[in-house]
Amino acid sequence: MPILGITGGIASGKSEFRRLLLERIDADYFDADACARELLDKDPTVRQEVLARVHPQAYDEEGAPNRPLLRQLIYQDAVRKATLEAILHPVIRDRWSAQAQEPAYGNRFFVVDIPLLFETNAEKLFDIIVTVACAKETQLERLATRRGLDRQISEKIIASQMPLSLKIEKSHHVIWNDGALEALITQADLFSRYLHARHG
Ligand SMILES: CC(C)(COP(=O)(O)OP(=O)(O)OC[C@H]1O[C@@H](n2cnc3c(N)ncnc32)[C@H](O)[C@@H]1O)[C@@H](O)C(=O)NCCC(=O)NCCS
Ligand SMILES: Nc1ncnc2c1ncn2[C@@H]1O[C@H](COP(=O)(O)OP(=O)(O)OP(=O)(O)O)[C@@H](O)[C@H]1O
Repeated sequence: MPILGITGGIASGKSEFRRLLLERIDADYFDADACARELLDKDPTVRQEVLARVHPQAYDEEGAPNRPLLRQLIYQDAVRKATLEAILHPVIRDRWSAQAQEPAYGNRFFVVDIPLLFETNAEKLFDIIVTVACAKETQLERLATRRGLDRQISEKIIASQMPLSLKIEKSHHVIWNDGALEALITQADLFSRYLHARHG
């Protein structure tokens, strides 16, 4: 069954759409953000590499990653950003590619929620690519109210990602998530019906 990638800018609603879609289709899924988080939290090799190559204070005394510091560092320094990505992205890709090949997924959809799908040149690995999109002001507003991020860092994160117009151009489908949750639910309904009709 097809491998379906869900991508989009920060706070566009990828996870919300994935959750709604998974209630409507028979699929398993992989969450690239969750995988990155798990690797940073628990993987000893990643920890060692991040401390040596990204920043010596990247972890606190209890061994927990200092995410606000890492966020500040990578979005103001492209070299550090590339270094952190070089440590994490190959492991993340290996993990979801291996999971997608497991026989249990033979006749189901495999959904990958991956914010940097295009930035990591992963499009050839997907059968269907969906971009979840919204206005930049909506991203900024969600980041401020739900994540407590100030406008300056939010702007930097958005600027570091591929422009939305390009993501839309490269996608098979676009979900516009700028309105009420009901509008997203309606789109999840429609899209799941399309998937059933097209792929059984
Ligand atoms: C720098 C970190 C610690 C900041 O953590 P924070 O809790 O603020 O963000 P979180 O991980 O929840 O990501 C939220 C969103 O930020 C955006 N984002 C994350 N990493 C990146 C990146 N390298 N480049 C551009 N945008 C990114 C994505 O839209 C993502 O959905 C974290 O984002 C991280 O480890 N990033 C590197 C790993 C990565 O590239 N992850 C993306 C998925 S593969
Ligand atoms: N249509 C909507 N109406 C109201 N709130 C929404 C809507 N869509 C998403 N949200 C909320 O906005 C926030 C961001 O959504 P979500 O976590 O799904 O985005 P994301 O693209 O996965 O984010 P990230 O890039 O940070 O991983 C969440 O708190 C979510 O509940």
